[in-house]
Amino acid sequence: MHSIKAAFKPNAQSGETPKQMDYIPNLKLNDGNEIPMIAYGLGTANAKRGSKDKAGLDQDIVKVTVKAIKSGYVHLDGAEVYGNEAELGAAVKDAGIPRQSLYVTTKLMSNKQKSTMECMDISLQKLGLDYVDLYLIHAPHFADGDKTVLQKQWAEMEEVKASGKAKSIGVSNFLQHHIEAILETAKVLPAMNQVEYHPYLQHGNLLNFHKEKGIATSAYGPLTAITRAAPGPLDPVYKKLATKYGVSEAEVALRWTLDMGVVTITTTSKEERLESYLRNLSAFKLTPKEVEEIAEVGNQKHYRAFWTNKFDENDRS
Ligand SMILES: NC(=O)C1=CN([C@@H]2O[C@H](COP(=O)(O)OP(=O)(O)OC[C@H]3O[C@@H](n4cnc5c(N)ncnc54)[C@H](O)[C@@H]3O)[C@@H](O)[C@H]2O)C=CC1
Ligand SMILES: O=CCc1c[nH]c2ccccc12
Repeated sequence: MHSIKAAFKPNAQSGETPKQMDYIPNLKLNDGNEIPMIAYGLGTANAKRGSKDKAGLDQDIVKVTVKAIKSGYVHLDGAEVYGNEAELGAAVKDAGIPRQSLYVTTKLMSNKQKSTMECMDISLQKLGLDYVDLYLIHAPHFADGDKTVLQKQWAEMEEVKASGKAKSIGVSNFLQHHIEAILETAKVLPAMNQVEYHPYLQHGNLLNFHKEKGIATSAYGPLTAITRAAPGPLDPVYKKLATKYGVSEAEVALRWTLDMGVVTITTTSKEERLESYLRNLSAFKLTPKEVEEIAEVGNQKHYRAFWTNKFDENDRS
């Protein structure tokens, strides 16, 4: 299996190139495929903004994504609903990195008018690719609590995997009961559940459940405690650890999700942050005690940034 690792540019100040991703190894999924632990997201800061060129592309998104790829982000997290799969595909081409060295995720917004295979084909056409590495059901809410609808949707995902158009398949925003519903009839285990995950939203037993079933977790919104939910009880802890390791508080937050064994999806349009994240995240690791401290202090506050109208406000799972 081709191993995908982030490639580093030399540090602009020191000229040193980190030797390897010692602290950010790839994660092996339950289907045998490997996934890079850090992803660059095209879904929040980069969702379609509007100004398009003659070819219908938002060149700002293409450029920032090319920058991310050239900085070493090989895992790109997109979705049909972000409206920028064409920009993601253009960036993959413009970056000039071999396709097999990149890891591309996209997500299905379930659609009663089209089959999942048709949705996959449309996404692939927009991306200009003949396969994605990971295809996720974006959210379970379309099923309106009907488990047979979820099961049928999962069976269609299995067909996409069997076709080779998606190397791995998984889900996003699923709670334990949604996963249990599809496992009743699944032939293929979901490889991944992508959820909002940060110290203020640790989802009770969900990650242990994933572990028991062999399902990997990925985190979106990993900076939420610093960006959207500040001020909060973690502020002094992040500050202390940022000083100890000589990194930013955001890097402590990203290191925490990585140290929890969770694939971490972040985004920024600032080139210096993009590079600093990869450089610094590969150069330090939190101690188990520090990981625990962040988890414990984080549990003092509950905050959900995304899909707030779809989840019960008091539900921490
Ligand atoms: N499956 C799903 O339902 C969802 C998936 N996602 C995916 O996850 C990706 C990342 O999600 P986010 O919540 O945006 O990630 P995040 O928690 O890493 O936040 C990124 C935001 O924080 C800002 N930021 C970055 N570094 C910062 C710093 N050092 N200080 C202050 N602000 C900083 C950025 O400008 C950006 O707007 C999305 O682009 C998308 O691909 C996001 C939301 C939902
Ligand atoms: O996936 C993240 C949240 C989300 C759901 N729909 C959209 C549309 C555009 C950007 C982000 C999102």
